[in-house]
Formats: sequence, structure tokens, C-alpha cells
Amino acid sequence: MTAPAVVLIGAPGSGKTTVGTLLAERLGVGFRDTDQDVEHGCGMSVAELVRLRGEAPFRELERIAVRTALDEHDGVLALGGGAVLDPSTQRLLAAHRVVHLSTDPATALARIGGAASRPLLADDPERGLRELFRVRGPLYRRLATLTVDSAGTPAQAALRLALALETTGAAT
Ligand SMILES: Nc1ncnc2c1ncn2[C@@H]1O[C@H](COP(=O)(O)OP(=O)(O)OP(=O)(O)O)[C@@H](O)[C@H]1O
Ligand SMILES: O=C(O)C1=C[C@@H](O)[C@@H](O)[C@H](O)C1
Ligand SMILES: [Mg+2]
Repeated sequence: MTAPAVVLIGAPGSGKTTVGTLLAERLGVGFRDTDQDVEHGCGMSVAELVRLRGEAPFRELERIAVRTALDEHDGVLALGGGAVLDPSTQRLLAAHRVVHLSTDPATALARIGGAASRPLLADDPERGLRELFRVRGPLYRRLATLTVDSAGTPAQAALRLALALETTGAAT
């Protein structure tokens, strides 16, 4: 039985994938991303899956991908932004080292750019992100053992994250 060195949670555009990849390089461990696992499993992008089949089938595949990755992966694991909404995922995360990579709605919007890659925000990305932060903010903070701001460049954020893990004795 193994466990990820760190599980990254946070809003879309907080940088879980980008910063997580850099953090894994710094720590010399592997990187895994549950959005990518779902994409490999179903042969299409998350955006296509949601557009073609709807959100519910995606969330079901995501729940399975998270459970599998928590069991198998021993490096840095990035979750999709909405994975934490699932109650069984919330329970599983309680046994792990979870870091909330934080940002604000305006920064997330600027990073995400057009909504094409995130159909769940397609109607009105600005309003959608504001609402998402309102609803999920407390959840991200509650599930995390550590919150680290992702401001600056991805490399700066990865360094900040590595130092925070070291300071709290949570690095591998
Ligand atoms: N300091 C920063 N931290 C993270 N990402 C940044 C930063 N500055 C710019 N970016 C850019 O923001 C974009 C979004 O980042 P990323 O896809 O890693 O977010 P995410 O948290 O994985 O989102 P999702 O939940 O949708 O998977 C990337 O194109 C990345 O290059
Ligand atoms: O925040 C969300 O609900 C999402 C974030 C992305 O990582 C993807 O998992 C998908 O676009 C949904
Ligand atoms: Mg991502």
C-alpha cells in the first residue's frame, strides 16, 4: 500500500497541473493528474466528455480515478478542481497530505482564458468562477492540511510550495 507524497486540490486555474509538475521535478518524484487519467481512460478530453455525455458521467469516472490514484501513486497527485465535491473522495482525503493551492477568481479567470477547455464554466466564466470560489473555498480549506498561494510564475509558486512543505516537515 502506498500514498501520494502530496495531493493538490484547488480551483480551476490555481495551477495544480502546472505547479504540481514542477513540484514533482523539484522533489524528484513522479507526477500524476486525475483529469489526465480520466482522459486516457475514455480517449477524449474532459471538455469533450462533459460536452458529449454531461457532467454526471465525468464525475463518476473522476471519483474512480481519484480512488485509484490515491492507492497507486507515491509522488505528487493533482486532482481535478471539482473532485473534492464528492463525499467519498472527501473521506478518502482525510488520510492524506493534502495541499490547497490557492488563488482568487480574477487570477483564475486570467489564467484559464477562454472557457472552451472548461465547458462547466462556459455560460459566464467570470460569474461561474466567483460562485465556484464562494461554494468551494471553505471546502478546499477544510480538506487541506496546508494552503499555499500560487501567485507569481509557476516556478515561483512551485518553490513556495516546496519551501512550505519543508517548513512544515511535510516534504518527502
Ligand atoms: N503562478 C502560477 N501558477 C499556476 N499556473 C499559472 C501561474 N501563472 C500562470 N499560470 C498558468 O495558468 C494556467 C492554468 O493552470 P493549470 O491548468 O495548472 O490549473 P489547474 O489548477 O490544473 O486547473 P484545473 O482544475 O482546471 O485542472 C496554465 O496555463 C499556467 O501556465
Ligand atoms: O473545477 C471543476 O469542476 C473542473 C476542473 C477541471 O480540473 C476538470 O476536472 C473539469 O473541467 C472540471
Ligand atoms: Mg489541472
